[in-house]
Amino acid sequence: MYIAGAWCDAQSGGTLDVDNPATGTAIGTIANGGAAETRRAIEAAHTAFLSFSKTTAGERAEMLRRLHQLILENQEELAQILTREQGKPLAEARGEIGMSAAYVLWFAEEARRVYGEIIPSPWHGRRLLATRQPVGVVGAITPWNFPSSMLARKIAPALAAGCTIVCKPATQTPYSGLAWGELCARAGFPAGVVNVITGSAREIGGELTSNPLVRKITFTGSTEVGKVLLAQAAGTVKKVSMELGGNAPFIVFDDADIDRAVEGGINAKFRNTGQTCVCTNRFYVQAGVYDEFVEKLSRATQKLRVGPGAEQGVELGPLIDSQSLGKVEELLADAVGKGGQVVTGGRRHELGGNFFEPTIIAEASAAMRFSREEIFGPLAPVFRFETEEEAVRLANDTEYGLACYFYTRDLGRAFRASEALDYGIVGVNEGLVTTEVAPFGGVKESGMGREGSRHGIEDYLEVKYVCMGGLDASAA
Ligand SMILES: NC(=O)c1ccc[n+]([C@@H]2O[C@H](COP(=O)([O-])OP(=O)(O)OC[C@H]3O[C@@H](n4cnc5c(N)ncnc54)[C@H](O)[C@@H]3O)[C@@H](O)[C@H]2O)c1
Ligand SMILES: O=C[C@H](O)CS(=O)(=O)O
Repeated sequence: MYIAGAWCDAQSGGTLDVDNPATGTAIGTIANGGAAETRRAIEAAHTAFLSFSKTTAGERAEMLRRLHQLILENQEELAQILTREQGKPLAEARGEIGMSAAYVLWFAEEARRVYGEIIPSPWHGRRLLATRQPVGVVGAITPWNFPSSMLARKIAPALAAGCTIVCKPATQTPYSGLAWGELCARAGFPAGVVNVITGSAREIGGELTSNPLVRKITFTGSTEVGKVLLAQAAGTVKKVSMELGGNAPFIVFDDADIDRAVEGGINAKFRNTGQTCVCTNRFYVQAGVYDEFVEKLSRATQKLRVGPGAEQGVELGPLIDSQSLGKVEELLADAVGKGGQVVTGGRRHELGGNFFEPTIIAEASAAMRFSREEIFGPLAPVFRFETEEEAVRLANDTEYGLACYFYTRDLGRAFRASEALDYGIVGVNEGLVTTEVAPFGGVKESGMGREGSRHGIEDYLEVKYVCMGGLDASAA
């Protein structure tokens, strides 16, 4: 763990194994920390905040620029670490590290644009100011599927705003997060500004959400855990940002460019082996083009190369663990048992372990579990619909609201559907939409708050109203 500018073990000396999901073999161990180590990190972050919050925007921007440069200088090594602990293909890992660097550069620039306001006073002799100040100590908890870029989306705006932070990476993928501790130290962030804790999620999360020195919790992960953390944070009324689960619909209207929709569908479904929060969970295809789309999507799916992420040219790595593989098999069996038809794939890959064949299921129906449950794997259900109204109704019939996609060449339909679909992110004729310059986040049970864009720093700031009185001459 990285606490107060120093590397340390758990007080108990306990450790946890970290496995390579492609081989199932241990790649190392991490300290099995808990509440005591978290408390120490929070106290270090609180002490550091007293001085770091008084740095200038320019000084913070300069440290973030150095961090950006360090990430790029170490991109290959960071990508290798990521692939080894998470399993994704190296090309995707390099892309994730590049995206992490992009978030850091973006917030290096945003640091200088935290403006306040002077408000026209309703009284003589007074001046009204609205200033924006850093929230304070931030607790950040991140998932295993994007262990670097999910951290970047929190660390970068927090530091840009002048906050200090205690991070808990996922237990399955801790090394990418620990590398951030090292790089932040090299970038010149003072001891205590960035702290990285590993170990018992429940204990660490319990301390982060209840310790009064922590002013904000930012979480990326499942909706189920997000609800636990929201409830725990309520006890001390912390600010919260929640980036939670998804159930993305991908709608193909009969006027769509089908080949473009297939390309977008492959990207939106199978990136990170289907383990992204914005992955397509439900394909809805209008009846007139259903057979053509299924046939073309299946042909493109069969071309995907499955294998260990470290191998050149691999496009689909393993699932993160055997539990995830089991969930995919459960959802598949449920669908087949209710009339779903396997068009391609449908079984464990010949490589064995956590590898699964990319799978297309036709004749999917609302009775099947994956119409409501996040698949988080390389399983693509294809539903049929008749009308635009029906497609929007079906797409919105979920408690989630993170990302959705649709393909059409009708401009009126593009505006109607993008306004009617109840999601935080809408891809129109595009299956890959994430960028640091745009607001990322969901509605309903997909969370609250936005990351990236000019909005992403707002969650790390408090607006303060200052009424400056006694300014008229008579007061002199
Ligand atoms: N909206 C987004 O931006 C976004 C991005 C990535 C992943 N996700 C979601 O995350 C999920 C997959 O990631 P995951 O399996 O790591 O999610 P998860 O919720 O199981 O774990 C996320 C993080 O929370 C920690 N955690 C688990 N239980 C905890 C507890 N009781 N107290 C404190 N911390 C706890 C984990 O150790 C991990 O660090 C999917 O639902 C996916 O949709 C959302
Ligand atoms: O899994 C969720 C990530 O936010 C995916 S993305 O890389 O940001 O699109």
